[in-house]
Amino acid sequence: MSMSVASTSTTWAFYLLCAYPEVQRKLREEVSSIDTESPSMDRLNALPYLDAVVRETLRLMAPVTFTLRQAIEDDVIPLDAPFVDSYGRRYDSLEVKKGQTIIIPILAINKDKSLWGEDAEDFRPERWENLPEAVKSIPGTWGNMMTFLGGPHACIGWRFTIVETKALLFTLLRAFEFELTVPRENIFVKRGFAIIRPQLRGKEGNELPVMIRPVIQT
Ligand code: HEM
Repeated sequence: MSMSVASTSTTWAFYLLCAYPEVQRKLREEVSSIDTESPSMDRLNALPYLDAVVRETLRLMAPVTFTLRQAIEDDVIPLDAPFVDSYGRRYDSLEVKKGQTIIIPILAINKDKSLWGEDAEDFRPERWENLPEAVKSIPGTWGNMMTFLGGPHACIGWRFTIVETKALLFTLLRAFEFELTVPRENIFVKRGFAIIRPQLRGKEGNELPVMIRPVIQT
């Protein structure tokens, strides 16, 4: 599953780069400014816009959208702020009973407006230059987000996936331009059990039709 999750996140990166051509242009400019076709991992990781695009993609299109845990004992979870349930009852902490299933809503946390601001649903790599204070308390293992979860059972493949995605974007954007061949509205986010993939309206299966042109050096 992990490799298919990694390929899904790269697919979403291309979807977003097609949907936001100005981001694609800016990223191509950055990756084309490097004087080698095979940069080291450190050099890749030092490219600020590439880093911001990968972070923003993995925030907005976290391929694993939620996960589950089961409480092994009764507990009380402290809350940052009280909440009111649908019956109007107010809670200052959350009581958990042994055996209860807890849903961890990864994507919802990644897009929560109370944490990320009113533009939380927008693809805006520039947000990573100046993060809101509130997101710094998100207990994710990487990048102030829950995409790779947190704690002792967080994803062990996150460093690999990030540098792999960066290497793919680096190589492909230097050589090619990408454009969607269908209107963006025709592509929707299809939710499997926990993984989101692109699908075309009126069609079965997963698809992201893209026109690829070689970059013409002037
Ligand atoms: C974008 C790509 C990836 C995403 C978004 C992702 C996300 C996640 C998430 C959310 C979990 C926690 C699942 C849970 O416990 O309910 C997880 C666990 C795990 N991931 Fe990934 N993953 C990715 C790629 C990879 C890769 C490439 C590898 C291996 C090379 C990998 C190996 C693992 C392993 C072994 C676990 C289980 C860790 C444990 O239970 O202790 N992942 N991943």
